[in-house]
Amino acid sequence: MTPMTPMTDRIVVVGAALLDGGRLLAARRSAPADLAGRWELPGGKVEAGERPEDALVRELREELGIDAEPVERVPGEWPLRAPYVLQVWTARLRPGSPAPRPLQDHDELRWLAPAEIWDVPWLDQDVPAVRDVAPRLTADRG
Ligand SMILES: Nc1nc2c([nH]c(=O)n2[C@H]2C[C@H](O)[C@@H](COP(=O)(O)OP(=O)(O)OP(=O)(O)O)O2)c(=O)[nH]1
Repeated sequence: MTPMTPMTDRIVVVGAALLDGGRLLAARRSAPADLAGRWELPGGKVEAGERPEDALVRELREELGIDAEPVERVPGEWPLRAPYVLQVWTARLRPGSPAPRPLQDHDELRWLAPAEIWDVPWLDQDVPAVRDVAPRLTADRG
């Protein structure tokens, strides 16, 4: 008999769709080897007892050196390698925040305009999430 995986074994990874002037920030992973060179939404694992929005702000500060503000959850959840699942929030830079820099986990960043969204090789598992984020770029442009 295969025991079912308890829901508590699910670990949420929060990803930021960081928007600025109608562009989306994409980050190229530098590690681990099987993910290196592919692009993702910056973020990371939610720690025990941590709110996902707080994890997002913490990860963006650690990885990119920015002061970011979560705006809203992009509905849905996307499976990553078990036991991880990806949840996405749109986010923006708080006034006075430094510009993002690849401090940890990434070796390159790009601000993508709507027409450039598919110019980078996203992680396969991120493609459905990025597809759902894409329409929000034009909404952010004003
Ligand atoms: N941050 C992020 N991780 C993703 C995405 N897609 C995807 O498969 N992953 C995977 C990569 C990692 O196995 C895991 C998240 O790990 P991470 O390395 O970003 O998180 P973290 O900073 O909390 O990691 P850690 O080194 O503290 O363990 O989810 C994505 O869009 N964003």
